[in-house]
Amino acid sequence: MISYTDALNIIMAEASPLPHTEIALTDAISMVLAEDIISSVQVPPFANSAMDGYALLAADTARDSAPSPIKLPISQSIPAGTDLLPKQLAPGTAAEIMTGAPVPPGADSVIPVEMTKRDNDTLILDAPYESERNVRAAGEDMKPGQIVARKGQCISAALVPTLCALGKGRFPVIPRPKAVWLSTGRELVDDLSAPLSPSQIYNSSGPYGESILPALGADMMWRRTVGDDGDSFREAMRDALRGDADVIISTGAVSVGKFDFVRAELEAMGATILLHRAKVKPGKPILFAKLPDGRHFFGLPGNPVSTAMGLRVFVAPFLRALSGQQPEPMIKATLKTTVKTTPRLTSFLKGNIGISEDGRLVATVLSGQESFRVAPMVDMNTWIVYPEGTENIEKGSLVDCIPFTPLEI
Ligand SMILES: Nc1nc2c(c(=O)[nH]1)N[C@H]1C(S)=C(S)[C@@H](COP(=O)(O)OP(=O)(O)OC[C@H]3O[C@@H](n4cnc5c(N)ncnc54)[C@H](O)[C@@H]3O)O[C@H]1N2
Ligand code: MOO
Repeated sequence: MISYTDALNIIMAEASPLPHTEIALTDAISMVLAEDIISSVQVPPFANSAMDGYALLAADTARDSAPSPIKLPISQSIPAGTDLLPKQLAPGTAAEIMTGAPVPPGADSVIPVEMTKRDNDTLILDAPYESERNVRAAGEDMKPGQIVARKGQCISAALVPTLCALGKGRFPVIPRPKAVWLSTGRELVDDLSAPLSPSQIYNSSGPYGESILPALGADMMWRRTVGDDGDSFREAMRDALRGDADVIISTGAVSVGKFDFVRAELEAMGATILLHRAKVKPGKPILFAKLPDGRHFFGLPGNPVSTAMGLRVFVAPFLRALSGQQPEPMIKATLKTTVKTTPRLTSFLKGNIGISEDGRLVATVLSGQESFRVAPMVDMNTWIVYPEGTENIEKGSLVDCIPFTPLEI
């Protein structure tokens, strides 16, 4: 059996970014930039006032050149959004100006209205005022030629003000990968209000996949529960392949049981099995295949925690690469208690990261690690990674953590 790292490498070697498309900003949230965004303009586009007040030339208020109190005739009033270019400020005068309005040529400072007095059309100052105050220079925020956002960056609300300020309404983006999800298992019941017959259980992994997949960077097109027979699996596969899903994910039927048909069905349809089983716990029977048309298939093991682990540890990095993003870095946290595990394989433990009194990340391994036990997932916000070869990890050591969903940092 191959190691976790080798298994991940096999998967990542198959992942290349999906073709990009041009899309409107409002539709581009959560998609990934396919190119650097370079400013072609300056922002702000013109020098403008940061305050409601009066634009003036500070030198006109200097003590040696001005009587006390200082009186400046108000020569113009400049609102934000004015159609007219402000007139040159005549020496010895001031211009009434609003926040965001263009600063007139000849002025070098804006004094806030609350620091002034006014007598009809005369501005009265008790003291000289400094130059270069409250003027936002043209291009102070962004300059032409400046890279403002990078290829591979996920478009979040944080980018929106910048992209709007540049007047960029459309972008080349890599669309979010699309997935189809097939739950195998004759014992599964989808209707959560239906009573269970003996040996039935509710399908928990299908709804789990549907709820977490968007946070892992993909959209679920549809999902179906297909029982334990090849016929309904084949029919679901045909439906999936007729659509434009980028990846098909199944759960269950990848181990060695009598009804574990996924591998055989894939082989019968001409798929190449690239990976089946890895030295990981949970999730050991993980399967990854390339379908005849070049699309990819993940067979996640059926135990619900194994499904969750396979999705986060193997599928999520693949989806991330399909959308043109860089691999996520692992997070390190200090382990709170010594925990033993098996050195034969890499363990992914249900864990919780908290913040210590001195602000450090501390990791706790939760009790109830068996792969059928979903209740501990309620307290879980991370997978704690114990690499193959590790006998135990002592309290106080740093451990690798894979947060439950990727952190946008
Ligand atoms: N003889 C062996 N038996 C098993 C081995 C092994 O190496 N030798 N490996 C075990 C491991 S590890 C895992 S993980 C499971 C994976 O098996 P399958 O992928 O074939 O999954 P199933 O048998 O279909 O289901 C396993 C388990 O999970 C429950 N299940 C399945 N789907 C769902 C769902 N959508 N929601 C909730 N629960 C689900 C199912 O009822 C089973 O209890 O194999 C071990 N066996
Ligand atoms: O490896 Mo299985 O995925 O432990 O339950």
